[in-house]
Amino acid sequence: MTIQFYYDILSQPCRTLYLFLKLNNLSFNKHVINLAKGHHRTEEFKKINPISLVPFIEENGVILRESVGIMRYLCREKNIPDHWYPKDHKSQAKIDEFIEWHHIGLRFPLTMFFRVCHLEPLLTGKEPLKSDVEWSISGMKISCNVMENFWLSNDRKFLFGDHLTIADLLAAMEIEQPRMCGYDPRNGRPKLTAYMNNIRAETNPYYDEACELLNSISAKKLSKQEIKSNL
Ligand SMILES: N[C@@H](CCC(=O)N[C@@H](CS)C(=O)NCC(=O)O)C(=O)O
Repeated sequence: MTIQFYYDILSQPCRTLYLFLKLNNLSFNKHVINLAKGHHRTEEFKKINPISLVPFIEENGVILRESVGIMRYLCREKNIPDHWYPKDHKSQAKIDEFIEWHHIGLRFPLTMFFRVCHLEPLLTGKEPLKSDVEWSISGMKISCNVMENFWLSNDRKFLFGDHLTIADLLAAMEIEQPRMCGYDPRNGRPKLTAYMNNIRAETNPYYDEACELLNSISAKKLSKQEIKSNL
């Protein structure tokens, strides 16, 4: 059965899920929801997803939200290689440990930076407060340093060894996001740089496909108005 996949490729959990579906050769129909244009707030969209968030999937009458829950579900339901989310309880517990940290430890600060410095100025036309900018930059840097100095301190290819897990996709897609507003977490962080290179090499061409729009926004150093029209 084909999965119905609702997503916006500029959203971190959507890119994560896009990569996961592609890497596992799961067939899906694309339903692109442009968040910047408010497609998720339309009555039509709310009928299928009242909480107005992406990503979500529908398959065979099962509707699921939350990227982590969706990937765990697909690992149980489909013929997915074990390394993504191993059945062994201890290996799974280590992945879960990272994922629980990632929600508040990585996603929250990096998303706050993105919102404060990029999204809200675009949507409201107002410059952010200097104190908010400083707060969001400082939170983001602390979080990136925890990746560099703690999670990646053992110099493995990926977070949990030589094989990718769902945790790596979640981490990488969050770490890419601040580039859209001029901050690349790789800079000055050699372990993080090597880690991101490893993930990209292992998952291409899908990695570059997932990041294509993000890359073009980041590279062009577009004006705010131009960025808005690209969203
Ligand atoms: N925890 C959710 C996060 C979902 C989420 O926050 N989606 C954002 C895009 S990254 C969204 O749909 N935002 C729309 C809005 O806030 O109006 C997941 O991992 O799937």
